[in-house]
Amino acid sequence: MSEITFTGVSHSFGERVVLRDVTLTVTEPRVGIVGANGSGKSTLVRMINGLVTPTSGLVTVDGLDVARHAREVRRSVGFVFTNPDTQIVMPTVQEDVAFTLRRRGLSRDEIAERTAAALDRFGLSAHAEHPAHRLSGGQKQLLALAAVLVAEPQIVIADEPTTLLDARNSRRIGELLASLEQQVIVVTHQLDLVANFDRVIVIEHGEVVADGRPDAALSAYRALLA
Ligand SMILES: Nc1ncnc2c1ncn2[C@@H]1O[C@H](COP(=O)(O)OP(=O)(O)OP(=O)(O)O)[C@@H](O)[C@H]1O
Repeated sequence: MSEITFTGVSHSFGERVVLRDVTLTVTEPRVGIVGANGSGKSTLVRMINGLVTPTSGLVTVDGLDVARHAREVRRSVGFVFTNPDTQIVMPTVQEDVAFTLRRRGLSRDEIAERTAAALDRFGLSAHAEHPAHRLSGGQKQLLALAAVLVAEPQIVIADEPTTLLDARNSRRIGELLASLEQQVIVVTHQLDLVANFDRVIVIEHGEVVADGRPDAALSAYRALLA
């Protein structure tokens, strides 16, 4: 697994302080991040692949300073956005999944093979030729995951990956995330999704307020919400 570190990380958007002096070392295979709306979860995980650069402090992935080596870090960190429309870049479902691989210079045959396997894995094979933007919200979320996972990143970050999914697909994504070989970091409001993870971090007003095994951390979070 990779080692992700946050050292004295703070972040402000204008006057608004969103993260305050966060220090964490993450090495576990499955890490959940929970917290109230606006607590700073997305901002925190976006720092892992350089989508947000901290106002102060340092974020590293396997020793690389993300702020200085964002391109290199992004090759090993796959990021699945909450809103799949943000990351659909190609006209058809198949082309969208193949896009990441084409940028990596793989052969046509290999791209076709890996794309077909990814579509199959996510139940999207029947939609391969369909316009990606016409998929349902849930199908788009599955497509976003397929397009990230097809590149086999070392770390998968998913920011609320089940928001648009029905109960069946939500369970399916939960099982899939749990079964991946990769290190997985999930931001979610669906607490059962991270209940069997190795570690859960609770963020409140930009600070880590609980951090540990899911049962203890989720109890602390439920107490905060009550
Ligand atoms: N690009 C931005 N510009 C200005 N403010 C922002 C920006 N991104 C986030 N914020 C603000 O920072 C705060 C934290 O946002 P963030 O998205 O990190 O929270 P979150 O815990 O992921 O919330 P949610 O559970 O609602 O998705 C919020 O008040 C949000 O409005």
